[in-house]
Amino acid sequence: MTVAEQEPFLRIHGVQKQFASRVILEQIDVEVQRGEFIAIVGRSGCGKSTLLRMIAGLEQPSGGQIELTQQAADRTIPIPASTSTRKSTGKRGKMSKTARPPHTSRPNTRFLFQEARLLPWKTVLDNVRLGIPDKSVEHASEALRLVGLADRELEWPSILSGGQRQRVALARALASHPDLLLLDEPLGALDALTRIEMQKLIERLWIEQGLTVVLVTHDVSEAVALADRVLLIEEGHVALDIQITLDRPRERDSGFAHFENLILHRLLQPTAHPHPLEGQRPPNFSI
Ligand SMILES: Nc1ncnc2c1ncn2[C@@H]1O[C@H](COP(=O)(O)OP(=O)(O)OP(=O)(O)O)[C@@H](O)[C@H]1O
Repeated sequence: MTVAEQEPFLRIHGVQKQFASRVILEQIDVEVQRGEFIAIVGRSGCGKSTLLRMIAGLEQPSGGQIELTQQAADRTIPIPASTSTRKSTGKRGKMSKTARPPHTSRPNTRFLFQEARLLPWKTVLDNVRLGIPDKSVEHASEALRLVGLADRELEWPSILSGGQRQRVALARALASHPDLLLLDEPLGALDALTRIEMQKLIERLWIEQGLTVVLVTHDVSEAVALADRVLLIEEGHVALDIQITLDRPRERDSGFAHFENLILHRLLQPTAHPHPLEGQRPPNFSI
């Protein structure tokens, strides 16, 4: 079955959201394929987190529908065409199949926030075990190994750095083998270098674990570094939906700058004057 024939994994159709009489999102229509990495950008207060919370089911839309494919992911499915330019490590779907929970009626969805939200009275390992239905020590250890913290299992969250705490939160999310990972500015509080390291980690895990990811970020450069598609929300609508057709891992070259400028131009001048390069191919364009 080709990607074009596949049912979207996530369908957001005519979604509207208002708080009291204030309309935040007027009409959002987006389809996401299984395995895609989507980034959502937009001005502060445009409704990015609200949309993510609605996808997670933490908030109800005032109108429209959000549908997730009923059957949980089969990890053996091929990578969608939109991600085929990524340089895969060949280790996709690495966590053991026997470790996966049985198929459930709703895809397993995990949410990561800007703060790691760890329990300070539990060890790193026990925090990760909280994310697993059967609290398996083995699976928690495996998840910690994936994020590079195998040697910190018995430590307390308070002695970890901010980046390490986010790694633990990521391990806790991954330990239950999610189909869909929702990231709400998870790197927003980190310094620039740690942020880039975490971006690389998230990209690697996305490839290896066959995840579908929706990331909300203020950082256009982060969106271009990570996403297959960047959605820009403006005045309650998706004003831009751009396919980032750059090879992975992404170099911060002229092609990268092309996409960054395209998105920044629109963010800074929201009244829809198209960027002079909009629709043109970036210098190192590839399919
Ligand atoms: N529970 C709520 N009750 C009332 N208003 C809310 C509620 N949640 C969000 N809002 C409002 O909805 C708007 C969008 O909020 P949201 O957090 O989704 O924006 P955002 O784009 O994620 O912003 P930022 O980038 O600053 O995090 C804001 O004006 C916010 O005050």
